[in-house]
Amino acid sequence: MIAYQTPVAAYSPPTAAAAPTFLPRTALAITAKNIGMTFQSGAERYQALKQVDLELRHGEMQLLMGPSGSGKTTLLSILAGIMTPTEGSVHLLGEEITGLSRSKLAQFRLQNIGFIFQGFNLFPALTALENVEVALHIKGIRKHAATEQAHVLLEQVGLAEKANQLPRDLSGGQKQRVAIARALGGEPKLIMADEPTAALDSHNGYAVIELLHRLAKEQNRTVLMVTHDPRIVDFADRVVNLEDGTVKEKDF
Ligand SMILES: Nc1ncnc2c1ncn2[C@@H]1O[C@H](COP(=O)(O)OP(=O)(O)OP(=O)(O)O)[C@@H](O)[C@H]1O
Repeated sequence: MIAYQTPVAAYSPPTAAAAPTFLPRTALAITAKNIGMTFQSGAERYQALKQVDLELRHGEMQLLMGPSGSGKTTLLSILAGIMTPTEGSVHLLGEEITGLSRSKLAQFRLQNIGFIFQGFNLFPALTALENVEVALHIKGIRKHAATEQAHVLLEQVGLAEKANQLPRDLSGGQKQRVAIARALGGEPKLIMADEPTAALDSHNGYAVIELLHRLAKEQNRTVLMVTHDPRIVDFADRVVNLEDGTVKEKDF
């Protein structure tokens, strides 16, 4: 049950063409209301985000786009509970995460969010299978169960036959698919990705986008992604464009 009270209809209109949304609260996987983020370093203050509102339904794929420095990664970090905003509230899966203690947040992230990064972040000395297994171990899944699940996850991303390869023997797209398999360990409902296709050529980038889209639509996972990649727009349910820390337009 999402507790925040401000009606969705209070949003400023996104674009002339876009219809206002009146989503039932129970359908929302992510809600961010009036997010502000001011960084302070000594006497210097920098407002990276101002009055950002955003919401995603379960099974939606949403993009955060905008020029460099517009606040995309900061917003993703706040929505993932990695960074605490200086203003506003974030609800994930019906729970308000702003205000949770550090350890509760870490636990929430571990149980509910799969992360995917531009640079894959695989352990170079571990095979594809072992890379996925390690993530499962961290989530409390051990030994034989972890090995079995890692095989299933690699199969899901189309890499069953690469289970025993080291990252150096995989293409960029295959590495990213291992990273996606790893992110899916423990069945998180939310997937958050920071420029997952930036390091990939067009063929591999397309395969990764298609996979993430399939995970949203077939497995009802909610995918939020920072990207500069225009190829992804056609796959997305919504695009939020940030400019100077504010939402410039939303496509529905
Ligand atoms: N820890 C920090 N301290 C001070 N300023 C920061 C900090 N983190 C981010 N910023 C500033 O906030 C603004 C937004 O940064 P952010 O990384 O969110 O942008 P971005 O849209 O993701 O950019 P890019 O597309 O280049 O990755 C930038 O001006 C950045 O310099």
